[in-house]
Amino acid sequence: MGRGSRLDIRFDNAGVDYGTRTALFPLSLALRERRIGVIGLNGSGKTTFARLINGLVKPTTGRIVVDGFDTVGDASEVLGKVGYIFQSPQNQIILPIVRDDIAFGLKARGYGKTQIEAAVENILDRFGVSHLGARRAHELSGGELQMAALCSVLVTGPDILILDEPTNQLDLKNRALVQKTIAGLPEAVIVISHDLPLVEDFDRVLLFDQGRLVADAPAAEAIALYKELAG
Ligand SMILES: Nc1ncnc2c1ncn2[C@@H]1O[C@H](COP(=O)(O)OP(=O)(O)OP(=O)(O)O)[C@@H](O)[C@H]1O
Repeated sequence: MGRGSRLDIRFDNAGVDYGTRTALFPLSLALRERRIGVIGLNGSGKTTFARLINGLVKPTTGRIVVDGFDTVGDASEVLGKVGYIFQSPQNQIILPIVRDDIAFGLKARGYGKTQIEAAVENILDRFGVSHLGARRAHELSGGELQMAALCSVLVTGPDILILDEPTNQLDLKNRALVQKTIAGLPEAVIVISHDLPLVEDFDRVLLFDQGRLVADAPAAEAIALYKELAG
């Protein structure tokens, strides 16, 4: 699987409570589009929704199935299929040097040295960031860090990539770079964002409000509803 494959994610009456607080009211839907946006006000449940997909958050009711694998019962299969880039990518870079960090996930999967070296150089080259390979991750700019995180996550060949606010705190130039990079990805992509232009040409956009999915529509329609809701 990996590059260019299609996603098949099903929410079956899946919801999340934290004690007495409902972060996500139960919802059922199937996601098959290649570009899906997730929008809504702060605290509306977007990250909770996205983390259900890679099993990082477990549903308190219902289930989520990714390509036939249950996110709870088949957690390791799901983790292999769903790549996730967190809101602050510096927190997911584990090793100090970019090239080593990219290699880390492959080492953990038991690949040999030569294979790993080739895969790391390939992915750096794929995103035009070979010059970042020898850099220290903590010295990178926000945009460079997003690119390094993309390499570390995509090198393992997930079918689906989830990006949580990938343009947060980026300047216009890096924002454009990240947008262009996302547009060029053969992988299926789910993007959570407050940056509405980033998702405006997506196939489908989900709008959350106070833990409820309130719109599931083509981008223009969902964005218009969001503006109404926020205004
Ligand atoms: N681990 C947790 N424990 C308790 N409450 C939580 C936890 N994680 C999230 N919540 C609550 O669930 C609700 C939804 O949070 P979530 O992070 O999904 O929202 P969001 O739409 O991604 O917000 P933002 O745009 O601010 O990132 C919020 O009220 C939040 O406080």
